[in-house]
Amino acid sequence: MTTPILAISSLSKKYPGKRGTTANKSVDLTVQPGRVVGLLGHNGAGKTTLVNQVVGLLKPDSGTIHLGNLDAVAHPSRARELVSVQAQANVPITGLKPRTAIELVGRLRGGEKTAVAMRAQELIDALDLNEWADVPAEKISGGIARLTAFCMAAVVPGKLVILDEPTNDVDPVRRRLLWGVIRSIADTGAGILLVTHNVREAERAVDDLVVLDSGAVIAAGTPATLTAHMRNTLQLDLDFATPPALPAGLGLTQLSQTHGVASIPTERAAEAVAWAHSSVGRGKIDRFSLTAASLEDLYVELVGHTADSANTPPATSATKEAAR
Ligand SMILES: Nc1ncnc2c1ncn2[C@@H]1O[C@H](COP(=O)(O)OP(=O)(O)OP(=O)(O)O)[C@@H](O)[C@H]1O
Repeated sequence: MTTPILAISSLSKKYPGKRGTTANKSVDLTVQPGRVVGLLGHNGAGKTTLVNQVVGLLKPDSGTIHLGNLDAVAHPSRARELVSVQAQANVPITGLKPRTAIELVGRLRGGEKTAVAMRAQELIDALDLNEWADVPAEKISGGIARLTAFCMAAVVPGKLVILDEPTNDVDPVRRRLLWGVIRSIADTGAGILLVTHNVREAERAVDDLVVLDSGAVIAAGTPATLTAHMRNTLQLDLDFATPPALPAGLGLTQLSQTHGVASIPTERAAEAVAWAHSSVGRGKIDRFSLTAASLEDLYVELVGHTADSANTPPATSATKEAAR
């Protein structure tokens, strides 16, 4: 059996203090070579805490972290050599140009000068950044700064590459290019841990998913296995001024003041469409769409179930309200 690039077992971490949060609760997570693993969870779910323990910035209370055969908890500085990280906040590169910043990190990570320059150019080409590569950092947009930060993590990638919301602020065309580059890094045998709360994006980009909620893993598997039980379910999306009453037996999960979803068994699809169509006509809802159930629906289902937990996010509170 292949040794995982990252193997986390029973990892727990509580922040100190009287009311300190238990940010990770007995978390298990594995990243195999060549796989893109999505770590999904709402704000405060415990994702950053987990990443900080992998790179030795925080010490776990209990549990183990192995990078290949290395005990990352016992050897944090060696662990950092094996991992490259694109953090949630961009490292400031004021005074530099994107290319210089990318090459600088490549050299700091031990890359040879010519090889680093070639790899930097490869990334710049792949992400369509030539126009911005030699412009002072003060003049680049948020999206270009985000892509530059990605290139800094990818120029001499570790065996594990951790990307925290890499597509934030990036335009849709370059997002696609970015997913291509991420996949090509995995294809060289590296493992990718993609931290995100963008469920739709995760569904398209990852091989495996781990869903964290209030510090604990509430689901893990491939997007296909996680959504397999929803094959006979459709998703009714609704926009409204006031939450409508659905036909008997159907429940609305309210995602915002004016938007909600309902799971519809396939055999009730025609009835649901007729109801929605007539509701638009009567001004009860503004708009509707009926689509196949997705990972996003599963996520709402999972997180909705834990609405009573201590770290209840705003969307979950709304979910609970709507379910009443
Ligand atoms: N330094 C800290 N001291 C005390 N509590 C903290 C600290 N950092 C995080 N927390 C708490 O731990 C929990 C998990 O936070 P964490 O930052 O790991 O979540 P996250 O999933 O990364 O969230 P986000 O998506 O917003 O970055 C939250 O309840 C947070 O308030």
